Amino acid sequence: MNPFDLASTLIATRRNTSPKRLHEPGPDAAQLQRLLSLAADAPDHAELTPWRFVIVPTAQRHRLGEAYAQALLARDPQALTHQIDDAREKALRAPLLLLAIVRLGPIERDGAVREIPAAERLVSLGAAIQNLLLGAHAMGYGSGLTSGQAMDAAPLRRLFGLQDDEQAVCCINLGTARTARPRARPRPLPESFVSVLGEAGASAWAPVDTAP
Ligand SMILES: Cc1cc2nc3c(=O)[nH]c(=O)nc-3n(C[C@H](O)[C@H](O)[C@H](O)COP(=O)(O)O)c2cc1C
Repeated sequence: MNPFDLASTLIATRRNTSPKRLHEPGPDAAQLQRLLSLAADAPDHAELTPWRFVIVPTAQRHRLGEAYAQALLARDPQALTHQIDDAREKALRAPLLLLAIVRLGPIERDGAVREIPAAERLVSLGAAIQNLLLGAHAMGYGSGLTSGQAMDAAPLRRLFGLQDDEQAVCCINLGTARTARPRARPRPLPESFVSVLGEAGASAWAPVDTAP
């Protein structure tokens, strides 16, 4: 297969898999290192590495579960026991789990503080995550991203020692998807998200500037 067809197949066949459907085995230590190297291949304006990943080993998952439970109780003190149990259980599902964190504050490089905008840093993290997901998919693993209000909650921030300028973005869950793959979701057509400057025919939500 030529490189474009190979890349297209890999990209088009990746699917988000719920952590409930991710079973053992997950990537081993050597495979994880290779996946993290792919994350490092992401574009990164000014080469700041404005993101990091924290692996949450099985023996530490109960601490993440507790942070989820505490975050739920902080925003809903009336939460029912089964809801709290569900929140805890979310941390226990996938064989491999990493938290993705972006750094939004000033970063010093070569004696100068680099003020790369937050949006660009998030683009870099998104690219790093996608590289990792595609690598895991190529290795035959399923993957799913999870986030939610707990990402920004004090118990989770404390657990991961987040600095004031850091934000937890999502968890990356990896494992073996044993049950049927989810159906392909319809993808947006390029004309729904692309327009040409100076031409009429705006995309669905961005009016085109047709001024000469
Ligand atoms: C930053 C981020 C956070 C996400 N968090 C969740 C989540 O909490 N729960 C969930 O079901 N899916 C989550 N997703 C996955 C999306 O639901 C999924 O990518 C989307 O449904 C499209 O499916 P696909 O990835 O198979 O194309 C997240 C995706 C991103 C990019």
